[in-house]
Amino acid sequence: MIISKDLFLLGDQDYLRLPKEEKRPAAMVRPTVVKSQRSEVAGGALHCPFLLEQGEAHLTGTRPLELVFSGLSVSVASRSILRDVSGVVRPGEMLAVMGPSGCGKTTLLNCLSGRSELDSGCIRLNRERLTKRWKRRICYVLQQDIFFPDLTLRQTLEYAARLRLPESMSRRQKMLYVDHIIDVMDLTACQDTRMGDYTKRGLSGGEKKRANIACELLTNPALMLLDEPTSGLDSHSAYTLMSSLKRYAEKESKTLVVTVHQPSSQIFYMFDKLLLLCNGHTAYFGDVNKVVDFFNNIGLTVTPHYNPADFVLECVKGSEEMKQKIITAAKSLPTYHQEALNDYCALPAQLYQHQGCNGRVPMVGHALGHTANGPGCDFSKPSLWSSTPNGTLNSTPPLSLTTKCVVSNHNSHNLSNHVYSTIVKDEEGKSLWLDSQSHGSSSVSSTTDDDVRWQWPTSFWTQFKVLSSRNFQESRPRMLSKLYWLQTIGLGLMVGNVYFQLERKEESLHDIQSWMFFSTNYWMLFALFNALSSFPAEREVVNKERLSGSYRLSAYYLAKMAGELPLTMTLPAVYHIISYPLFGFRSTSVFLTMLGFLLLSTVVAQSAGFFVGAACMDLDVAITISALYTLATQLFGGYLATNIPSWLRWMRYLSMVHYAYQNMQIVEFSEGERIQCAVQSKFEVCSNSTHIPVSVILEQQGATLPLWANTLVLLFFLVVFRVLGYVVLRYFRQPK
Ligand SMILES: Nc1ncnc2c1ncn2[C@@H]1O[C@H](COP(=O)(O)OP(=O)(O)OP(=O)(O)O)[C@@H](O)[C@H]1O
Repeated sequence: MIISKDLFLLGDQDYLRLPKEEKRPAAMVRPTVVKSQRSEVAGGALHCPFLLEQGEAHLTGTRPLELVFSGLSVSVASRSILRDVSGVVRPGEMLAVMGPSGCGKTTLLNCLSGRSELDSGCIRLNRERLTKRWKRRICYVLQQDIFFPDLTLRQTLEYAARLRLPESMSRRQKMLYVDHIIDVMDLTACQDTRMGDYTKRGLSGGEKKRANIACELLTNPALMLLDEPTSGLDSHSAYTLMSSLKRYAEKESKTLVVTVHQPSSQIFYMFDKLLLLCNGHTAYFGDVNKVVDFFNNIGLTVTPHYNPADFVLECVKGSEEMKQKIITAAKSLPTYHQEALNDYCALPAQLYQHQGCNGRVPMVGHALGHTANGPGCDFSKPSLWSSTPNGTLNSTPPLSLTTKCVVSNHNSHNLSNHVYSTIVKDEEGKSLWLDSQSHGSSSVSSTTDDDVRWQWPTSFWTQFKVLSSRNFQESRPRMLSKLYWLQTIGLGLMVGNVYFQLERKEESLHDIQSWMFFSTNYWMLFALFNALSSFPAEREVVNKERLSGSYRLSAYYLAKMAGELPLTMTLPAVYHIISYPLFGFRSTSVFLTMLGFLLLSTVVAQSAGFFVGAACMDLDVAITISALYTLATQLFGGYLATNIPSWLRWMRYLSMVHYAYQNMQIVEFSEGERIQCAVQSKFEVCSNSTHIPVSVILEQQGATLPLWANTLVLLFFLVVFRVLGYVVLRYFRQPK
């Protein structure tokens, strides 16, 4: 089996270093490649590049994207951050966004990714409005590298691939793809290193940065927004990374917007366009090669051999007078066609109808580079934007959209019948994917604005399985740390010895109850407080993944419950196994039933922790609320306070500890030897009996419900808290 050099998103370019054969395990051999027959039109027709039938719209995954933004204005807390910023980036182009710190670069990327609200202005992607489904298909590499710290780089990428690559790819194919991305991003040496964070050392800053980009490259997006991808990299790494991105953009017709702080002149001239920001205003937009001329024209001359990037940054950091001069000059730039941009934004979202494409969805096959327009499509009519040699915008068709054509089988909607692209096949002849098709998070319709037709990359069941496994792997070091093991074993031994082999008599009753109350209460508190930090700790990662449309929240939520369940139960089970026999082993059935109820109470308390943790953004607030609630539940649990004033007695019905503790007593006292009365007994029943019935012991603590009813109430708590946790995440903690 052979992996084609065309197989992966980075294509057959010189920057692609295929994984060496010898490095691969025997199973990972290369699938053979079947080049699409460009002229294969049997039963079909030669179409214009952009012709796809309605039912084929899902193939538009990574059709090249022309990004247009016009008059973007944003303010935060009545402070203007962006003021009337406009620009155009076409497929194959890389736009640099530069400016002094705080000038609004990240804010602009947030707007372009749909994560920030606009005060005014418009953003169009191939003339369509930036809707929710677009947002999920834009790849946004954040400035911060947000990962699960305990997963290794390879695990991180593998989980991302299993979640974000389409179901039609087998797991083996996805793993091959991960191999390749690791190789291309030069991450092989550190693939088994954990990601790490500020508390645990892991990948270096530069490696993390590349890992961040690698995660996003997995989905082969058409539009990439990268926020300072070179920060923290040495000059050589920065150059290598940027040249890879540049070639990726060019060869794959990707649209890239990159914010950079102080690029070297080599990197600076890799960009096609520059958007220079100054206090949120446009200080320059246009061809990067023309920026020095622009400054020359307003009397600001760059010294020979001076890095032009440094020069322009210094200019926009100059005096207020100089800034005003630059901003005013930028408004009269030939590239700054505000009116035309406004026209563009005012156009309806129907695609290319004016060009004679009958409203069909545009599609570009990068691999062919066909120049012929197919029948039924007339591209002689002008589009609004294209490049002129001097980098200005004018009214000719965008080059990239006119020079590429798709040959597709008109008679079929079957994906494999489209020959617009290289099709990679493995040795069994099954298609891996079309290399110009997005592997990304969605396959969606194109022309409509409704998000209803959004489809997830993988099924609910796949998401659940992958997320459960990831959650288990990621939570295990946290939930089963060495410290916790030590604590549990130590506590089990200590408690077992304190309450060692208690006799079944009235004098020991208080101690027997103490053991039960302590054991139940301790593990409930442990689970609740551990769960508090569970959502806040992974909120950033999950928000990032939710925004990119990787999976359903419901799949994540259920997987979290399932993935953490064995971990939640392990330590209480170990404690019980150690302490119960020391305390006094009655019978195997009592031992197991008590263990079952101990675990149930622990999981119920964990649900409360999940809910409070999800509801409170601030961990301090969550801890305070939980402390108050758990102290109250202990007080009303039936052990600490037995003479509760009648007007407060109802509170015990809200106490989870109450039901859990009562169940433990029912199980413990119902089997085996009964509790013997003391000589001077405080129980009335002992005046004519030698033993105390279980019901009397329970009544003394205000317990009236039978075992099944207590269990039902505990299950009720479990369901209510878990549903409330989901509702909070779904409706009140939506990522923005
Ligand atoms: N949520 C917010 N509330 C208040 N001010 C904000 C908020 N977000 C951004 N700002 C302000 O907006 C300005 C632009 O921020 P932004 O992060 O876009 O700058 P930047 O150009 O990316 O800076 P840097 O290069 O330092 O990352 C800053 O002055 C910042 O303080």
